[in-house]
Amino acid sequence: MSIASEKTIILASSSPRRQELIRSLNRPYEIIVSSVDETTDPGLSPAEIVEQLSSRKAQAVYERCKAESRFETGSVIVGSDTIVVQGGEVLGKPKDAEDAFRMLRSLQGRGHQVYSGVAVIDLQTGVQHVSHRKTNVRMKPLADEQIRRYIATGEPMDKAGAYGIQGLGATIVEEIEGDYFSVVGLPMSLLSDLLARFSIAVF
Ligand SMILES: Cc1cn([C@H]2C[C@H](O)[C@@H](COP(=O)(O)OP(=O)(O)OP(=O)(O)O)O2)c(=O)[nH]c1=O
Repeated sequence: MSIASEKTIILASSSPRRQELIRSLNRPYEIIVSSVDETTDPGLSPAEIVEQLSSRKAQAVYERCKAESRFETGSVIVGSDTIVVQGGEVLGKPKDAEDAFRMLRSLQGRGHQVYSGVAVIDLQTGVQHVSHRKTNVRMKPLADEQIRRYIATGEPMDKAGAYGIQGLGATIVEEIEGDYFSVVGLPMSLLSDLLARFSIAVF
């Protein structure tokens, strides 16, 4: 149930990492998940992909709230999307263990970019602000056997690029330039900037 008058943040995400990060803001929030088609037009840049998908996720929940006649003043919906980009190839979540192996093999021993988008929609007016962050990450060189052992932990399977920097993946990341939380899946400093545009101060 909503705690409407307190400017609820409605997180449009099933991601446990995003849910945990929203919780860390210590303000009223709720989770509403809507499934959306995550295919995008070929030819879009990585920044356009994550902004479009973040917006699509937030928009789907916005439509659902409207259908339920929810228009609480000041409440906002937050959608986010994360992809990994390696040499022009976009890596989403691996389809299976072999896909995870292929991804980690291409990521090991070199640098890649992580793009995370954030879209914030005002529940009452439908006004939306969307943006993204790009973070550079360098992964250690890994032997095939190490990659297989990492995949066997199960950690890579629900994560873009088949690793989680916040988990055991921390041990295979050598260097990061940019927002750590953007790699985890929700760029918190960007989110606070977008919330500020809706007059929501996080502290
Ligand atoms: C690179 C990286 C990604 N990820 C995760 C964040 C996202 O949950 C996931 C990327 O997939 P997304 O499609 O962005 O998100 P999702 O399907 O998990 O959740 P939802 O669409 O409902 O919001 O990868 C990590 O947890 N750690 C990492 O280091």
